[in-house]
Amino acid sequence: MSDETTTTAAPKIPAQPGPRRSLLEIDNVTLRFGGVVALDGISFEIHEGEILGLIGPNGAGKTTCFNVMTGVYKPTSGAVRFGGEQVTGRKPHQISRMGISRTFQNIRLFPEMSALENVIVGTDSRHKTSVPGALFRVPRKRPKPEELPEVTATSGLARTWQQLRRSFAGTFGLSRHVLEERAAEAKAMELLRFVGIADRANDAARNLPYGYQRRLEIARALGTEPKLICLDEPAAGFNPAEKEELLELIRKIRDMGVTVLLIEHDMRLVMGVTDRIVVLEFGRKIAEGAPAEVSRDPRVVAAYLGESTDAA
Ligand SMILES: Nc1ncnc2c1ncn2[C@@H]1O[C@H](COP(=O)(O)OP(=O)(O)OP(=O)(O)O)[C@@H](O)[C@H]1O
Repeated sequence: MSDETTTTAAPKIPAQPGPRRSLLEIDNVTLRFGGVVALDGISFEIHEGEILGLIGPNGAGKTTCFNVMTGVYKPTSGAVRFGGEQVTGRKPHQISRMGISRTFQNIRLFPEMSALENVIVGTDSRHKTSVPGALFRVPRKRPKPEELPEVTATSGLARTWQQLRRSFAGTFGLSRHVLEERAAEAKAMELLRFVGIADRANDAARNLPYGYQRRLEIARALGTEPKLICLDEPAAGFNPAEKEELLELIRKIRDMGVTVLLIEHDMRLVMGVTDRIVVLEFGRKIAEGAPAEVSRDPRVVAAYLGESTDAA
């Protein structure tokens, strides 16, 4: 990795050690799609500050679980609570504001927008300026020196124009909307640095290498300042070196105080990074515990070898 792509240190306060509180509770959740029971009475908790793995064979119900937690699907029965509050019945954007964000198994970026803009879109939901406020650019506030428009042109009309803009802003102030835009841009840039792709900030998302697009999805999900981030197969299509870097990034995300729920098929990665693991099979939870414990569980071994669990 080049210097520019090296990920930066966690921008927030490290997670505090101490007793683990429940952040999210999936309480006896069942979800039927017609005759298909995608989730069948699932219950588990995600503790604040942990990295929890959600694993299971294809079709086990992992992504459906994410979809229930993020409001894409309403469970047929059961409840999801986040920080003690009901999630069930809320819309995805409301759940995002509560502090849950996610990435997708199939990358979902705005392909024509730059990497930076893709992250800014995520941070936008936090803007406080009203639409009229943004249109008329009021109220105005005197900016700090670092918030003033930069003079980057070295000569000519462009430089004169930039100098005028800077001195106008210094005299009359900047609208709250502009200040928010600048703050969002700075924050987005910091997140791109954090995930290690700041060197391609201005490239259209569709032109980024695959691994960069996956990291960009993570940066965008972090832009909403989540308490919980759900990563749906973030290492899909990665080579071993990229997987190793991703592992490091996931730990850094946890270290900055964000709880992580990870769906991943690569067992080495899951075992290497998670604190606990929940295993699903055919929509049911078949095991839960520390990685070493789960990997020895005969039902888990059977599920992964494709044998009948009854025979285990
Ligand atoms: N919208 C839907 N309509 C009907 N059935 C669905 C729908 N979404 C999921 N399912 C079914 O629910 C079950 C669980 O699917 P899900 O995608 O959650 O599994 P998964 O564990 O994430 O699998 P994979 O590892 O292959 O992504 C599967 O049988 C799937 O076909």
